[in-house]
Amino acid sequence: MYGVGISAVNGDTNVLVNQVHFDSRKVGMDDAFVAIKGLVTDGHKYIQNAIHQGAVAIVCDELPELIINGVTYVKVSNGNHALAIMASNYYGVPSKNLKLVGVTGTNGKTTVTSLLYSLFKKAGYKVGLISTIKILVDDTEYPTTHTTPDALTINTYLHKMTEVGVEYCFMEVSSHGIHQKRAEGLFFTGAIFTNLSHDHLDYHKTFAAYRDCKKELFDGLPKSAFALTNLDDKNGMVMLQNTKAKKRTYALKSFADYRAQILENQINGQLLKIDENELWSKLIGDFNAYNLVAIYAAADLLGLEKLEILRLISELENVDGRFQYFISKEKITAIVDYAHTPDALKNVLTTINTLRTGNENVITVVGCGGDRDKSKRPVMGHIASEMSNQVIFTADNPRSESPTAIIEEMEAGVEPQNAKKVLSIENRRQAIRTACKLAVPNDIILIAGKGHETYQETNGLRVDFDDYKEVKTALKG
Ligand SMILES: CC(=O)N[C@H]1[C@@H](OP(=O)(O)OP(=O)(O)OC[C@H]2O[C@@H](n3ccc(=O)[nH]c3=O)[C@H](O)[C@@H]2O)O[C@H](CO)[C@@H](O)[C@@H]1O[C@H](C)C(=O)N[C@@H](C)C(=O)N[C@H](CCC(=O)O)C(=O)O
Ligand SMILES: Nc1ncnc2c1ncn2[C@@H]1O[C@H](COP(=O)(O)OP(=O)(O)OP(=O)(O)O)[C@@H](O)[C@H]1O
Ligand SMILES: N[C@H](CCC[C@H](N)C(=O)O)C(=O)O
Ligand SMILES: [Mg+2]
Repeated sequence: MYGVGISAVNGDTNVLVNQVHFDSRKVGMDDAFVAIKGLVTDGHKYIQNAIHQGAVAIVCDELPELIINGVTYVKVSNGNHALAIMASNYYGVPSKNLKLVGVTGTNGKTTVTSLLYSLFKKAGYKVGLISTIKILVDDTEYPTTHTTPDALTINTYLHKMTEVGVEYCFMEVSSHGIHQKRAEGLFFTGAIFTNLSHDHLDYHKTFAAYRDCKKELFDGLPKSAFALTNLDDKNGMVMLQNTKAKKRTYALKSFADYRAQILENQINGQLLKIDENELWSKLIGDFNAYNLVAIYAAADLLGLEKLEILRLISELENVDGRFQYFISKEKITAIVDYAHTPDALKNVLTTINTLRTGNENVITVVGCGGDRDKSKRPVMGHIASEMSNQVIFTADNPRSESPTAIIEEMEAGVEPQNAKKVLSIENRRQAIRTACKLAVPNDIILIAGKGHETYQETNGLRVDFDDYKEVKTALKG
């Protein structure tokens, strides 16, 4: 219980516990149960259930009225904080035994962490990855449900990594993760900020609260760590305001410690100048130039040799579902991209529009997720219709909401002059097929929002669905 912040104890303080849990349904004999106040329910309601299943220690914000003899009750100021510290202690503080780098920001976390994983693998190291797409313990892959998993899951995998000799781990740190203290108590060697734009205001309520939440990752860094930020982002320097860590910056436009310049942009890659050296990357778009210079800077700060980093960057491939494209026999280009925020959608469409050489059409298929920030919907509707020649609004994981209602909220953002460009087809498969039927040679189809996802979630039910496979099949047909 070292470092959890105990305010009262009732019972034997020397109790030995088997495992730590925060879900009463998983508790077994001699386990500890941490009660957490959630958004839907309150873990304190399940203390009796946990004891019934064998819990011998209860960690809670408020001691229950009913105290059972032989059970140790520990009162703490915050259950989420206690869970994070206990999870780390339980596994022997694994984050101290590898170099852990956290990446935060609205967009680019999966791209930056996955590319850093690949780069360090290519450099010959054993590497770990905790990302939206998957968890990797060197070469072994595990599925994941969250961008930043709960503290127990994080520490379980960090422990597995240290057991097989992983030296570097790259981890996405989401704002939900920070707010719910999932990454607290971890020893970071460095942290990277990508950018900040509109997302998750349903959860954080204000943009300032969302920004300050991301900043906490940097506030908590030790002096020995590096804090790497995007100087071109309006909030880049805000992240570094109160950090003790070594401050470093990267940019395309501003005068930063690490600078990149785009010399040429094509569908199959871009020519960049980083630190006075030219390099060709298969990843395109300004946003990827930012991701690549961030990776270059992080690899340098972690001690790799500069020319070696540049050589390895030029070998990196697109991350699954991020600007994943193919060109059909009829010369129609289909791009699948995980753009699910207004900024990402704008960036991807800007990049696509810079690739146009003549009067080819850009046809966009896009939806917005259910049970997520509703205020993104009209904005994304506006961007898609303004920046494409034809748009099809469709469903993207409606979850518990009505897909028709979500689409109507997207339509509300369409300016009258763009209304004729818009079609709404709820069924995503039909929407993709329609886009493929509308396309003529040289046209570009963008399918945005789901990227690597292999399902469509409606009312708690996940049905297999893969944008890339769908568009490949439709264009073959
Ligand atoms: C909104 C949100 O983040 N919710 C997370 C939160 O759930 P919650 O607060 O609703 O929990 P709750 O259901 O009220 O339960 C409270 C406590 O009671 C316990 N309980 C509950 C029932 C029971 O019988 N016994 C019991 O002990 C629960 O285990 C929990 O500890 O805590 C849970 C446990 O850690 C998370 O799984 C859950 O993520 C949900 C599923 C989710 O969808 N989260 C998304 C929004 C999310 O976190 N996304 C970010 C990425 C965002 C991005 O950057 O794009 C991510 O990092 O993945
Ligand atoms: N540096 C960047 N700046 C702006 N947009 C980006 C950047 N990198 C990627 N994108 C866009 O955002 C989309 C999502 O990228 P990525 O999956 O890397 O972000 P993320 O931060 O991991 O998202 P999530 O919050 O869902 O985990 C990409 O498909 C692309 O359209
Ligand atoms: N990490 C993001 C992913 C959104 C992806 C989109 N396809 C959706 O399901 O809304 C979130 O949970 O808000
Ligand atoms: Mg991600």
